[in-house]
Amino acid sequence: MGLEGVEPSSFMADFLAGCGGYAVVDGGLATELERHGQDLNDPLWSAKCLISFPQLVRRVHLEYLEAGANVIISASYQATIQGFEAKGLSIEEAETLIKRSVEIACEAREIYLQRCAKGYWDFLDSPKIDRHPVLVAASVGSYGAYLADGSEYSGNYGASVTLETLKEFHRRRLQILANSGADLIAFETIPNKLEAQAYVELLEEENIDIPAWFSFSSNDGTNVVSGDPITECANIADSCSQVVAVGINCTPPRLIHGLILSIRKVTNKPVIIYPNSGETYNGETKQWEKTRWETEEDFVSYVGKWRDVGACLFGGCCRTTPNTIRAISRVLFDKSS
Ligand code: MET
Ligand SMILES: [Zn+2]
Repeated sequence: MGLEGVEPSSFMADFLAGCGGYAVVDGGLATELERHGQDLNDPLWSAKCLISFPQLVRRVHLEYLEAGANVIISASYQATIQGFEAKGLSIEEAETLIKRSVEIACEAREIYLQRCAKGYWDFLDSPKIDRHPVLVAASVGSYGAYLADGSEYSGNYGASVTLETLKEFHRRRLQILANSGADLIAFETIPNKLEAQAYVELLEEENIDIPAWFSFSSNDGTNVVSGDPITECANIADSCSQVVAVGINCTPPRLIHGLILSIRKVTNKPVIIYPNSGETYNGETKQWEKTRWETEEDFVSYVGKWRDVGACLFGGCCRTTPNTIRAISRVLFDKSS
């Protein structure tokens, strides 16, 4: 099947060509901040570091760039005006922090590209010197991620939450992120159709002039977490001309193959996938638990198969690390593989 039938926008076509045909997305941001000692057990999650330790956020972006990422995703996933206000910050301070999340990623890119220009990475074993394009994607997490009550992974917001509720919740942050210097918006871990529809309407109503990707999460391989079929969700994304890639994130690797096939039935837009490590999150203990059936080696061994059924952008989500990204980059670009 390969890339037959895939019709990228000119933005995405230019970017993918510059990267060598496929692009590498970064890995888990929160995971890596935790590995560096941060306690993110907080309603703001990774966005907490925007207040307490912004230099570390920049360092983690840089680690992913060094590992081979062509796309880095800002720390704004759970950075919301409402969430910052609940911490006692003013609206102005909240808006500054949201913008800052993108600026930090842009700074990391600047440092990385300067080092590349100086041949700083010559000693690294990865043949990426000739594929430098780097995009900064501004992350938008779901309403459920802000609620931090588990609905991020159930997609069940209850009957009182309407399309209008979601649009009003997301509107101002989206405006800020669209004017922050980001190259595109990453709508991530979308749990249901309603939220995808809200994003489409906001992109149009607010005249957002940068592209976006829509990435859903699933725990059964056929539907997104709410139970809405992935085909219906991908259809909504397909209907929006600003959407330059559609895909799946924060989903176990073993489910990805079938999901790519389903998405490709309803859209010719490039498919992006950045699964989690396959461990499962226990909401009660707030811990990730290892599963018997998936290891990092399994993840990496899937990458070629995902490419063969037409995925174009590959990265990792929660519990993946720069090592995962390095391994993905090798699978995609090692001439020997
Ligand atoms: N980009 C976000 C992160 O890695 C996605 C989180 S999915 C729950 O922190
Ligand atoms: Zn994730």
